[in-house]
Amino acid sequence: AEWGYSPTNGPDVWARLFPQAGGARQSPVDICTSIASSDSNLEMKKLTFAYESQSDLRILNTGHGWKVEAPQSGSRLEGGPLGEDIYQLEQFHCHWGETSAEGSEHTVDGRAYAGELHLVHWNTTKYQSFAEAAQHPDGLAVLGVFFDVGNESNDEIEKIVSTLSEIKFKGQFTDIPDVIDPTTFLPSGLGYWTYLGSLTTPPCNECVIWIVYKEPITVTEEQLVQFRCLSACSGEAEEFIVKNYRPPQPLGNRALRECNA
Ligand SMILES: NS(=O)(=O)c1ccc(CCNC(=O)Nc2ccc(Cl)cc2)cc1
Ligand SMILES: [Zn+2]
Repeated sequence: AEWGYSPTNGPDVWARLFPQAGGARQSPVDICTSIASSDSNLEMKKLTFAYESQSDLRILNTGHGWKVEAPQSGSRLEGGPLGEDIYQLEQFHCHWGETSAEGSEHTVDGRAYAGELHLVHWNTTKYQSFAEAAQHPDGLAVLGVFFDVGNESNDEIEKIVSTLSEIKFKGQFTDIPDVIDPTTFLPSGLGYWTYLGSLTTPPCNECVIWIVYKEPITVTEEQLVQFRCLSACSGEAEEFIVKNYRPPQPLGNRALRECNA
């Protein structure tokens, strides 16, 4: 049975098919700002990224949303909570909801944003592949960026939106002709929260160091509407991907740290 986001195959039943989904370090979580401990040595080891601009990146419809594959070389992330290891950009995608009142995976003091972008990186210092890294507690680092709805459309997101008509159905892919610079997805304020968690979709491996930026970026309602026109099926039958976010999971006794860059 294929997992998804409907009542019969959604987050509430994932643990039946994917045991890790019921674990103690699951993501996303509600970020309770009052318990976030500001950690001075995070400030010491500033989070640094070196993102290259790339053209002809491949975007595909995964059936759960769109995903842009990043080339093996190039974009890297290090510092902050990542210790001495270097993490390389593997892909990015985003999550959204049926309306703009919901859609983010992480919430902040119970508040959901209209969506959330995930820049997915893997630890190339310790592991030989993304798949191998996803089997280890420090294997992945995902940057989360919240979407707020506003009047200015986000030019970088528009480059993604302009390709969606070509990947309407699950399994379809195309190359994005424009040059994409992942740095442009990041907010101007670089303060973030960080904690140890998991993939937010099955198999929900507990392998992610999460870094969630405090400041949202702005997208338009029209851009979100375009996301919801993607089909979860490979053809004829049309079942739109109207939502693809997992609700917050228990933080348990995990530390939630913040860094005000
Ligand atoms: N939501 S995450 O960053 O924790 C996450 C990162 C990587 C994986 C493994 C590869 N699978 C994947 O990328 N699946 C996917 C793609 C697009 C959307 Cl919209 C939803 C799910 C799963 C979850
Ligand atoms: Zn994601």
